[in-house]
Amino acid sequence: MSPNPKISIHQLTKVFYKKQNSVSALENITLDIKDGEFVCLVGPSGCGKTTLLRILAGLENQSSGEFTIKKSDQSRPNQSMVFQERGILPWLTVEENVAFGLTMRHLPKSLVKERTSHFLSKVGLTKFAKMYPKELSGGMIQRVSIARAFANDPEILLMDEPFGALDEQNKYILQEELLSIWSETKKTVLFITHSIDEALYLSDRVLLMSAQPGKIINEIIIDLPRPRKLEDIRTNPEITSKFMEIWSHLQVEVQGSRF
Ligand SMILES: Nc1ncnc2c1ncn2[C@@H]1O[C@H](COP(=O)(O)OP(=O)(O)OP(=O)(O)O)[C@@H](O)[C@H]1O
Repeated sequence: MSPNPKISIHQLTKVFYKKQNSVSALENITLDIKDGEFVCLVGPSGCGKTTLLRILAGLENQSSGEFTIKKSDQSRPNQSMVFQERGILPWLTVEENVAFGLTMRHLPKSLVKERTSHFLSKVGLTKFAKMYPKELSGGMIQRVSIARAFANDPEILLMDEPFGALDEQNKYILQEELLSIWSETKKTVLFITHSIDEALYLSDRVLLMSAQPGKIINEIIIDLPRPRKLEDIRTNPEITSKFMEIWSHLQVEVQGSRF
């Protein structure tokens, strides 16, 4: 346990009830995440990853247990969430989407403009500021979501497979851009992925979850220096052995969840 965590989760449990049935989605999740840490959650399908993020985002109530997100500034939103899709508003332009959270908080126009154009430029979308989402590719839409999340300046960022629907090349470019913005802003990030390579490339720590009901059963520290290169993930023997460790864990859990 870290002495002064940004996110602290204590014995969090979630049971969904439907008529006579109940689904135990999360069981006794206890976890600390340090300020500025990048943590990836990896686990078999249905193990409760999205449920955990939705609880932290206040979109779902836990059945028992508690969590805290340490506030550094009362005016900041607690969190911004980035999803695989359906993240942005189709009737707003790119820049209006990025500015959305700031505008809703009635921040001074000059600040909104400055922050919006800073993050648009960070994700390479300055030229597309006046376009609407329907005129953009999938990769560009995810860039808008990322720019908006960081522009909002939340206490923490929750990312639910944000690159899951992208092709490999776009995925690599966006991962690189995400790391570059993260290293500048030092946000605390909790990131769900099914890709072991992605978890190894992005995170300081990978949390491995069990099949349903989701528990955290192991953690793997990724102490590769930053800035990282994707090639490092493929060539560093220590990282290769971490890949195998995560892979064998996933195989066991996925097999277990099929019966
Ligand atoms: N609103 C809900 N009502 C009932 N059951 C739900 C609800 N949301 C999630 N569940 C169940 O809780 C379990 C965990 O779901 P969750 O979406 O959190 O898993 P996940 O690990 O994110 O899965 P995936 O990797 O496939 O996205 C699943 O069995 C799911 O069916």
